[in-house]
Amino acid sequence: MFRSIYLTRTRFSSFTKTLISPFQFLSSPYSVSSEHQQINNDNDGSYVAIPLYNRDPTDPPRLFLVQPRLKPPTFMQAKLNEALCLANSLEEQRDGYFDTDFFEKELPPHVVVQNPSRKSVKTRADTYFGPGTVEAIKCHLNNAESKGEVDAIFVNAILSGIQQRNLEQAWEKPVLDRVGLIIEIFNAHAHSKEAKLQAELAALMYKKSRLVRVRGPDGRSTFGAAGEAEVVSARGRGSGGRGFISGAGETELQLQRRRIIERRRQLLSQIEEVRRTRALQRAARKRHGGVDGQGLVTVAVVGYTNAGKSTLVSALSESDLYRDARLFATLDPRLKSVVLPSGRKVLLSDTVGFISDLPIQLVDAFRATLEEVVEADLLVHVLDCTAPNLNEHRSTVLQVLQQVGVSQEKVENMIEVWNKIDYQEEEMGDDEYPNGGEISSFSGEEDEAANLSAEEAHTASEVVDVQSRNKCGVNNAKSNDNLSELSTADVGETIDENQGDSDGWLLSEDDQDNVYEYWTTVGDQQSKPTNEDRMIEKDARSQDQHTPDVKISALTGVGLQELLEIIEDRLKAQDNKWKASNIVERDFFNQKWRPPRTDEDRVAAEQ
Ligand SMILES: Nc1nc2c(ncn2[C@@H]2O[C@H](COP(=O)(O)OP(=O)(O)OP(=O)(O)O)[C@@H](O)[C@H]2O)c(=O)[nH]1
Ligand SMILES: [Mg+2]
Repeated sequence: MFRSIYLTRTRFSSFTKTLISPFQFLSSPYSVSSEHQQINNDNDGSYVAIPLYNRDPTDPPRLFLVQPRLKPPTFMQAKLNEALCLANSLEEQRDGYFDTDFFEKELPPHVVVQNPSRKSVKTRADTYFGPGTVEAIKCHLNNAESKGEVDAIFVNAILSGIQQRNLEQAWEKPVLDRVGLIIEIFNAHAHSKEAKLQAELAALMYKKSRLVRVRGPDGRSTFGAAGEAEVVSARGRGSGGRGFISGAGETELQLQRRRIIERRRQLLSQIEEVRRTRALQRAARKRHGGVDGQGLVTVAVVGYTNAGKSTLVSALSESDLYRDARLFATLDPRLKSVVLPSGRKVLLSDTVGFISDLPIQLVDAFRATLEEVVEADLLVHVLDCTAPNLNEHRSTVLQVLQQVGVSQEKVENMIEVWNKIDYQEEEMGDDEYPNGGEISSFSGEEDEAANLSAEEAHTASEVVDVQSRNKCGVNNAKSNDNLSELSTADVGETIDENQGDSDGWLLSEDDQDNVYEYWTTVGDQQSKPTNEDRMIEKDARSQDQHTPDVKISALTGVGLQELLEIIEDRLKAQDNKWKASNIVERDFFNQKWRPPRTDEDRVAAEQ
């Protein structure tokens, strides 16, 4: 059924070799506080640390996912699926491959909670979620932990440094937000030197924004949750500063900031080198690559992560690029030559996939790689047509293209390809999934609540309130206070969401048909839709109205010939346009300059 679509993919074999970045301390966005206790000073002044979670490639970290609620349900499911995929994608590559089959991995435990970034509720500056939600999550976390170790918590939202640190303190586990996890994945999947450099730069930029000072247990202002001493080096002492400053030394915060800035400078100069080499290679290709002195044209394949770019490039070029259902399987651009129907040879470039909610700094870190896209002669945009939030994927890709500086003309000329049309839901048995396609449930209460109607939700919320108290064994006064503060709405939201959204990977086909009805009935009963909700709904409705240039299956080969013909036509049209503009320019510029004739010259010529 439909619920199976988004995560069922063909899988590939796996191999091994450990990749350990010499700057793992800097490349891991996990909180600095715990890490900095593990830092060792290396000979060359760089820092090597034992990362927080187990970096054994055969034993990836176990994450607990916290998903803030979104509307409508299809969008929510798509985001939840993506988050589960992200959580399961964090795994070290060995020899450029992964050890385990993605679909053999168990789904991470997770909980859907009230979304504080929605207009009706306020995001808290200190903990992002309200105190009730924080406490409720802790209960679920304890429950999940009792069934197996949890290494860290992944909140599928963007948190500030302070929020992250406070949540770490509340939950007593490292917390990763969406950007942090994506960077972890970049680091784990980076294979080439170029990818490693860029992934590390992304981590540094993220980390710089996470350097926060917190109030220690004794009320002192300290750096890090464990209350480390603030002044850690004598640098700055007597270095020309005046009065108090001259003797203040360097605080941990300043020290970390300085290290990050120094390392960033080093990385930028190395990346600049990569950019220069790439630019030279591109120029050489343009000059000599083609036949009859014609430059070799590059066609860049772009798209949301997991859309099937590598599978498509492999199929068209009859090569074997690495493809995988893990998100960000490709971080290095790869060029493969393809022969078009007319016999003309072009280069196809496979590159890193995009994802929503990625800050511009992270896109910036991958600028060297993305230059292949900016400099390409033509773009092919691959979309996974089974993604329920296809429109969001499209707009994310367009936004990133704009951010990296692709011209409007190129975007307008881009070929839109809908991939994975082979997908036949009937062919996909639930037994291909862990838990038979059901989202793993770690709490009986949710299951009970899931069977309740919307009207019963209020009562159910109280049931869970009591049960979560019992289960968590919360008996100190402070926690009890928190739980009473925990508004019924907070817990109720958790239940409602489980009721509506958590019973499968995606809604069934019938649910899909009824989604708009659901939206205007159940949704209205729960809360009035905001403008944002209406826009998402409109977006979902207009999804079917958008027509691609071609529908294909990179896996079975359907539509590939048609795609090659479209590429050929677009390139021809571009060539003609270029020639036309060139002729006009040449006529204008090639006219030889002659001195204007004087009257005497004319008379002499006539005689
Ligand atoms: N059913 C089906 N699956 C496909 C098709 N194309 C790709 N896939 C699967 O989709 C998953 C992702 O494919 P990739 O080619 O790695 O996707 P990508 O866009 O390169 O992903 P990243 O490199 O991670 O951004 C793989 O498991 C593929 O087997 C298709 O046409 N049909
Ligand atoms: Mg790829």
